[in-house]
Amino acid sequence: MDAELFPRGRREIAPGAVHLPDWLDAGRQRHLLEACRGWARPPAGLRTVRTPGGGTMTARQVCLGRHWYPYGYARTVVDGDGSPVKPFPGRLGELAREAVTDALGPGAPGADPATVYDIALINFYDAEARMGMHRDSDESCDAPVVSLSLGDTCVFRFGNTESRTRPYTDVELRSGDLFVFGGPSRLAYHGVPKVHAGTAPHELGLTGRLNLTLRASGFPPEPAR
Ligand SMILES: O=C(O)CCC(=O)C(=O)O
Ligand SMILES: [Fe+2]
Repeated sequence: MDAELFPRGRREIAPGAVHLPDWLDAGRQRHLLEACRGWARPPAGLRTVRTPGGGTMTARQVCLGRHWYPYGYARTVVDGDGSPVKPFPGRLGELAREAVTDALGPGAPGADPATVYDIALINFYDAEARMGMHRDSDESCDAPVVSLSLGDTCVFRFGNTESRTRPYTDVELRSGDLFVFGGPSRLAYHGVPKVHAGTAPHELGLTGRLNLTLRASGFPPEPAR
């Protein structure tokens, strides 16, 4: 670990938006990385997302629970290999509620078992990948979004609900960090303007950055299949 003059502590970036550094210990990061590697394999594995304007997103993505594509959700990889999306594991739902409890308190919406976290987006960034300013607005539920980072450090830009532009705050997200945004910040614009290549902890064994975004859809439950 590099020398650090100031300790990184809990920080409220905007009302309802909280950064908790080092939330996942090394063992939990390793387990999550192993699971992500499994989810990234085909079918319904890691893919390049095409945007309606004809461009492509530079971060590659795999989804669990529901398949996100610009701009909606489906049960199958409608813009890829057509396979059913992989199921959302219950333990990710528990992890999301634990995250909301730690970030916003046990009474916060999303911390209670009545909130069903059922979607994960897993983004993989190489050194050149970025994510433009956007809102997570394709859900029918206002439970907080839970974001977990693994591997390389990035600059996470957290803005306002009105526009993609200033005011915003740049936050450094490192491997193991948690970021939760809900309440008045649930629909704030955010993005990843920069990944710092080669900054992942060596012992993790990941080249690049992985982000897990856990969301509650508010959609009717999946029929059994
Ligand atoms: O990679 C990140 O930290 C952000 C990902 C994100 O905003 C998203 O998937 O909607
Ligand atoms: Fe997002």
